[in-house]
Amino acid sequence: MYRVLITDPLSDLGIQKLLDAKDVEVIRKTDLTLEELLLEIESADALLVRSQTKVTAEVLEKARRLKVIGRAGVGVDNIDVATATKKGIIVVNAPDGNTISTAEHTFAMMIALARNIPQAYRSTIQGEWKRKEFVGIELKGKTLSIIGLGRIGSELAKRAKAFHMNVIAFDPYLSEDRAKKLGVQKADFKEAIMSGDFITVHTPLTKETRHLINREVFEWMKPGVRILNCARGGIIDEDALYEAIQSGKVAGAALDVFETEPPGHHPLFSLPQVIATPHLGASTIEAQENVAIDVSEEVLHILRNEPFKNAVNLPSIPAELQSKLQPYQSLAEKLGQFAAQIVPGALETITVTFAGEIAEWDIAPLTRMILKGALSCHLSDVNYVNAPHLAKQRGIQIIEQKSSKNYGFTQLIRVEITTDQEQKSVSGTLLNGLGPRITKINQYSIDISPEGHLLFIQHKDQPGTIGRVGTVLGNYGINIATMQVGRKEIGGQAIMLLHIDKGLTADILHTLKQLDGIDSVTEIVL
Ligand SMILES: NC(=O)C1=CN([C@@H]2O[C@H](COP(=O)(O)OP(=O)(O)OC[C@H]3O[C@@H](n4cnc5c(N)ncnc54)[C@H](O)[C@@H]3O)[C@@H](O)[C@H]2O)C=CC1
Ligand SMILES: O=C(O)CCC(=O)C(=O)O
Repeated sequence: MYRVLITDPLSDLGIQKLLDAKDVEVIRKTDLTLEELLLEIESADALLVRSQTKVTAEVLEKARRLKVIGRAGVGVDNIDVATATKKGIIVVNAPDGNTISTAEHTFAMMIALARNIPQAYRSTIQGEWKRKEFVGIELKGKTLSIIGLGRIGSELAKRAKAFHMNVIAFDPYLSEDRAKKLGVQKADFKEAIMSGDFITVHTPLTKETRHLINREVFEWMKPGVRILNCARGGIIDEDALYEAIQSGKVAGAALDVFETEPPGHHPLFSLPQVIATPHLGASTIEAQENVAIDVSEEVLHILRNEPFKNAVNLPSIPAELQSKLQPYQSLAEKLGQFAAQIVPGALETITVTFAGEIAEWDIAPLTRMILKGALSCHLSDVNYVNAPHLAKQRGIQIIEQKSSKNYGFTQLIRVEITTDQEQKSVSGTLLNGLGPRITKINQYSIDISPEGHLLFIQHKDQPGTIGRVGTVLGNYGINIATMQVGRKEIGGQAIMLLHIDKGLTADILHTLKQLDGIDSVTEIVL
């Protein structure tokens, strides 16, 4: 039974799939103190949050079983993703479900800002009738500068176009083609800042975007500019904004997000030009249902080891590529496991080579599987998420290469491991109807399925060796299921690879190693 802990308010309808799942126990506890959260997280397999719960390194340290953190929304800045990655915990978000709501909220804020609606409302219900004081401006013909033309920025652009605004955008990843399709003028950052009657930010909060809108940038702006932030507090330097409003440079600001949330009695609130909402961008019935459904489904997939798509700490793989790579994943992991077990010593370099049709694809996910397989023979708690991090931490070099050489198979994966003691390689392929096969160990051709208990023996090619090995195993009651031998030349070095029905004791291994002509004996478990 998977224990799914939900610590922020999520839509009931949205989490229905989790509630209905027979293999899931849902624990809903909101407004937890840190101590309570530290206690609850210990036994959770999954954690579902919005933005209130702070999933810090301290919280993650306590998590013993946690496989996945689901963020019902976009921004994951309340989650220590780096620590989660190190611990092999997948972080998933729901990037699409609240796009429209947030774009609509930003648009509502822009109109409210243009027409002084919150200020006029407050005055009117106090019995005043100040029609002259609240004269606004039209959106038509004004320039809207969008900083960050992703999902929300793009939806906002469409709405602004419908209101006959000129839309100009800065986004380092915006292509000319996409800008054209959206009817948006692509600009550099300074140009976008200098042109806007309204400037709105829709980037994530990162090292690069922290205080992106700062004192110097306010200097570049048109006098009377109006500023919006419905993305993340911190993208705009709040002190600089305060000064720019006071100096008259900025005519108004609409803020949904703040550097510290809740912001309490923020100095900006003393300025009549500032309107604010309490991080409401995604707060609609529709968005909350959407994100809760999306994240619940993702969490269920991950808990059940099924394919998922929105991991923040894993490269995203297009569905088409995923289905092509899927049959190779097990082969890749087994080759990594196999190679790591036949080479003694500390891992230094893992070189993976892909040949044939497979070499035309993005094979990074397979390299990750090979790494996971290889490292899991040496380290505990290795998974697909943390394998590259663990390799880097230990100074293991990963070389990934594609080869056009013909190895005699439609496709081939070769894993070569170098340790501080020696180097060995293992190659494998997928054979129609037979699944994963190991086709070569070092220079020896072989054909065996990588599964179960295997015995890898390096020996001299001389009469009687196979018989002696069989006799020892027989004496100890070990059944041999299949056997493969390989040699380069008569009387030279040779290898033996046996499928055996159960594992060997140290005693049996010792006896085998003492046999005449045997160089090494390694038990491999796949
Ligand atoms: N107020 C609220 O309730 C909500 C806020 N958000 C926030 O809105 C923001 C945008 O969300 P989405 O559009 O879904 O994200 P997205 O990932 O689709 O778009 C972000 C865009 O910012 C661009 N970008 C990154 N660094 C940049 C830089 N230095 N300068 C200019 N552009 C840059 C990226 O290329 C990308 O196109 C995020 O911060 C998210 O957390 C999202 C949903 C609700
Ligand atoms: O959960 C929320 O309402 C906040 C949404 C948000 O800020 C996001 O998705 O990034």
